[in-house]
Amino acid sequence: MRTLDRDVVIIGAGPSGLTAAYELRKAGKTVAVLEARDRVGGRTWSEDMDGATIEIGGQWISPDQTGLYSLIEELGIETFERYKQGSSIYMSEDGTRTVYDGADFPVGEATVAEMNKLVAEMDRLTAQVDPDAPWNHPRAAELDMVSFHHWLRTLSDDEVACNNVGLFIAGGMLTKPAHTFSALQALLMSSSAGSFSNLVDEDFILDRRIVGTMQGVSIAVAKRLGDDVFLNNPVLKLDWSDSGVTAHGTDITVNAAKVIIAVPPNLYSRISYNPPLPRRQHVTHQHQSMGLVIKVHAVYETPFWREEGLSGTCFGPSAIVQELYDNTYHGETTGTLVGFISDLQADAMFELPEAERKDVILKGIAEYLGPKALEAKVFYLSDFGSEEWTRGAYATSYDLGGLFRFGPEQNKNVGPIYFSSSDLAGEGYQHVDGAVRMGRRTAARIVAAVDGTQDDLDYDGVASRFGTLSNL
Ligand SMILES: Cc1cc2nc3c(=O)[nH]c(=O)nc-3n(C[C@H](O)[C@H](O)[C@H](O)COP(=O)(O)OP(=O)(O)OC[C@H]3O[C@@H](n4cnc5c(N)ncnc54)[C@H](O)[C@@H]3O)c2cc1C
Repeated sequence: MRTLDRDVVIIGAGPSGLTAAYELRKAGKTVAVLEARDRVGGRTWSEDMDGATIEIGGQWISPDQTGLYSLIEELGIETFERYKQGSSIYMSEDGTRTVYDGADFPVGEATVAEMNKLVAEMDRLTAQVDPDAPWNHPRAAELDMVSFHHWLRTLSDDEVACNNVGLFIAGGMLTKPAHTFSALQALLMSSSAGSFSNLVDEDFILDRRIVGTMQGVSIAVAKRLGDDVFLNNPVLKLDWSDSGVTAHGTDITVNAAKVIIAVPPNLYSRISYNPPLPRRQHVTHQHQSMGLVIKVHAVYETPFWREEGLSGTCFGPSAIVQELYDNTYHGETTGTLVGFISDLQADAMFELPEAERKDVILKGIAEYLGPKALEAKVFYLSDFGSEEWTRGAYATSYDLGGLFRFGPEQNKNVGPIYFSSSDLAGEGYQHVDGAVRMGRRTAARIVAAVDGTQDDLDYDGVASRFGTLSNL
């Protein structure tokens, strides 16, 4: 067992913890990052599978994600555009397949009008919501009392329109059924992306990818931190007092003035706190839970759908694979599709034996793109729900009423204990951009606390406070 003395110990080497550590080092502080897994990157993770680059976790970046953009610029990392050319496919609830162009689902004029009405109402309210403090909206209590599912139906009696609009937040983002979270939580999700219209526009929200993969961003930051990152060191015990902390890893113990817990909130209770955290934190953390989504990859000899003028983008709000996209990595000649199977559909898939699951999913993809879709040479199913150090996907959200009641607590430090993750972000919530912004903001707060300077409450984490690489 080695014992280290540092200014700050960071628990978790995902994008948030690593960004925080990187900022602290640039600010002249000493750090140690303790990571449970045998790799960095957390919910960003990539593998080469039979010659195809597969991003198992987070991968896309949208134009508003300027915190992440500024970090990759600093690291000299580039992006490439997702393949978007060609027509899309929509699968209606009765299984009718329609090829279409443009932004509107081919669902009939009346339903399109209802969908546009719902989108306009979401946009109107979203513009009033501060993503950093959605609980301050004048109607926050009321909007947090009602499920997103029910709230949509108070605005429209068109069931197809409600299901289609609901999908963008429920299956598409929070990966929970729309009856399990509130309208306020849905508004936080859309305000974190600038508007609901941004969120429903796949060309915006899934705009570009990282050359070298999203996990490569964490790998690049970890490289800069060198010997300060310790893998295979889950922290299960934290001693703390007003004068500092001791974090106990497997073979490293770190004494520090401050700690950043940079793990998703559903895992806070894996750590045994001595003394226990205050009542408010104990209760708050029980109301933040992970969604569940299966990200499925199918790799083919060629991107055959492109020859038919198709983009590979497919939507089916009641289909097994609710969303499908061309996910061919830049420069590869094989064709890769990525599909998403969310919440209740994901439960159903995990009930099936493995071989049957593959069969059912490939048939689901073939319903959109024809029989060639059955001939995948690589089939890979991301299962973050089984990963001990994540336990779900993509991220956490509050249960009904939880955001208004507990949200104001989530970013408060408890003495020397600070929390940082994409789950706690306003802008960039649930995304790598939010993880980066939170990492920078938390580092800045700690530097102010340690140096006895004024904490800038308006700092948004978009640009680094402590210069570039040369400051390391
Ligand atoms: C399937 C999937 C697809 C996604 N798609 C996108 C996307 O396209 N674009 C996007 O921007 N975002 C996407 N996301 C979300 C994005 O990956 C996360 O928001 C981001 O990784 C969160 O970063 P983080 O550092 O806050 O947490 P994490 O990435 O979860 O990192 C936390 C780290 O803490 C470690 N840890 C946990 N407990 C302990 C402990 N007790 N001791 C030590 N270490 C511990 C974990 O191993 C992990 O490395 C996706 C996520 C998933 C799962």
